[in-house]
Amino acid sequence: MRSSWADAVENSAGESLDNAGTSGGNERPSAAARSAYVPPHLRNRPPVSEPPAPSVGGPHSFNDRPGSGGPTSGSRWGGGRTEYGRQGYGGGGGGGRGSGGWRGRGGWGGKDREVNPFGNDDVDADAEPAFNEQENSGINFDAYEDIPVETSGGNVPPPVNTFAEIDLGDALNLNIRRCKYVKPTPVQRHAIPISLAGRDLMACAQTGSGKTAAFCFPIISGIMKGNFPQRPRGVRTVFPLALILSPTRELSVQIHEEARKFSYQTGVRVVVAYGGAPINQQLRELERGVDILVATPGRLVDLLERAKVSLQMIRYLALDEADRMLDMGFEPQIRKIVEQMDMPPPGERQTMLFSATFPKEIQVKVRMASDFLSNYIFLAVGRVGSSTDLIVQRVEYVHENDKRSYLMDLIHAQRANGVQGKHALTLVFVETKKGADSLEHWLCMNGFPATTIHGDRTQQERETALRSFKSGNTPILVATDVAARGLDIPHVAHVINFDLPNDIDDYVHRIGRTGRAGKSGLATAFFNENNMSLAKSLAELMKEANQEVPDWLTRFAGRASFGNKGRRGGGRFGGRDFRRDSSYNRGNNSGDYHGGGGGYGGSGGSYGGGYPSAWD
Ligand SMILES: Nc1ncnc2c1ncn2[C@@H]1O[C@H](COP(=O)(O)OP(=O)(O)OP(=O)(O)O)[C@@H](O)[C@H]1O
Repeated sequence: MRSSWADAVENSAGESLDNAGTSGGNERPSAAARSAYVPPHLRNRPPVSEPPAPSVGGPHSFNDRPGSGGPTSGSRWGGGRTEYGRQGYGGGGGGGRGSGGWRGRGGWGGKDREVNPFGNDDVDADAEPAFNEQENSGINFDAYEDIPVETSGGNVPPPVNTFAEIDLGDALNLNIRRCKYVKPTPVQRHAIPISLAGRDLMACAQTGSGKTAAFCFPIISGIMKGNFPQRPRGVRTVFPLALILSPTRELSVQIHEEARKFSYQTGVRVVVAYGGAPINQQLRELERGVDILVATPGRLVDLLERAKVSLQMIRYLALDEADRMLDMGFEPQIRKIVEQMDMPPPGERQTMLFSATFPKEIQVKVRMASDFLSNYIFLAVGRVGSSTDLIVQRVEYVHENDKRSYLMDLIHAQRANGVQGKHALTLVFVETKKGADSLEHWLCMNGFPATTIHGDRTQQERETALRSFKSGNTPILVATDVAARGLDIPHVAHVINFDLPNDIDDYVHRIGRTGRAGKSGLATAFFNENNMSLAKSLAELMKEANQEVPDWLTRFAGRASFGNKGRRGGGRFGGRDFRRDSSYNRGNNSGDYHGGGGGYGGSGGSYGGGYPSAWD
């Protein structure tokens, strides 16, 4: 049985930032003990010496809008809060204490000093706990144990049960312990041995289940141990060995932060490049050496065209949120990067595609897009595209004009349930940038501390907003889909789909901002006639996740199945590895797969929908 959301959040609300290192909060009662797990964003708090950025919203603003006002009487959630920001973008550059040194591959240079990303200069390797299943990582692994796992492809390496079984290298193992990861999550148990064996991989696992580490560990370990040809020196072009692409700037920043922790003192240097931030600073970071480049596609194309980066030496290519990266919005840029520059072809590089959703249309596209992958293994942890049942999903019928008052009710209810604590965060998704601004303004005018993140805000505003939300200073974030994927924000207790998306996979990613790493969460959606195209897939998804489906939604779903306008409609729940479908195997030489009937076809609608590549 699940704990009540309010109870769970109340627990987490009672925690302070300072003791968060010993308490996970927001867990299901079945978790045996309280947590020793520290969420990454708390582990990696900036050193106190870090200079505060210039105040954007003025010292007493409780959101990050200059002069956005808010009630003169102040916030309903108590006193004015001050946002702070950090100046500067990008890389894991200088300062801090010395690193293990670089062994001539172009990473940490002699004069560079590696910042301790754990924010604790006294990390004592010997004092770190050994891998030990008795340790409580704070992640409720029981929540994942009964998830079915499917692998397909030839000679699939067997999964492991512990990190100790895998030879990742001492320095990386130490960082895994510093992260308090006691044992691998299911996707890590399966994906890491596959990647370490050098195989290409298409991996699908539910939101919040640890996919970032699943692709980072093998890359870092491979670079630590690999013998790579000497990279050219003295030229202004850099030659990374690994490329990790992600669809949004904020996600690239997050992956970079994670990868820096995992690679601390391994000699492997990670740099991030993303749009909206000054390119010169990113260039300086690159020139100091780069082994793993984390990037958004647009900025990377820019760097490639300026010949600042060459992909000639790439040995590892990871696409996070791979279905998004391969959909219409990003396809031209991804094709350019992967197929039209100097990147080695499949087989000479190792390619990993990860996401929580993999519509068959995208799987097919990978094949048609001239072999991104070579002899790959398909791994599905849980049903492809399913949501985790750690999230309690509710759907309310709400007319367009009533949405604001319903939202107000929900937020009031959170207060009444004692969920107004600093760390109980609410993420509200809306469809448009204008809608986001207007709702944020309205919330602020009504005394609720809100901020917003969307594509019309400057990058600095976006980062400030996100930081303010994460810290709990502004506990309501109104967002467009730019915040839907990948972001790992501790203490998001409630995701509200004020406007539902048109695509069920977008819904899965949005609600996946809560209920992460074994913790429970709540997601509420406002549904009305405008969302008819989603009725069927939403009802199916909720049913599959053992959620209560309201009768009215079932009725809508029944009606919607005649003439469903959904993008993938009924095809979605049929597919796993598309190579099993007969339509692929007809006229195809894949010896490993034998069509099981059914065939590919499903909804017939094309996937895509013009996601703005301006995201990056
Ligand atoms: N082995 C582990 N033990 C404990 N915590 C872990 C482990 N692996 C990952 N985590 C934590 O789980 C959380 C979710 O991980 P991550 O962000 O990689 O999820 P994800 O699967 O990529 O989610 P999404 O689909 O939303 O991108 C992070 O806070 C991460 O630090």
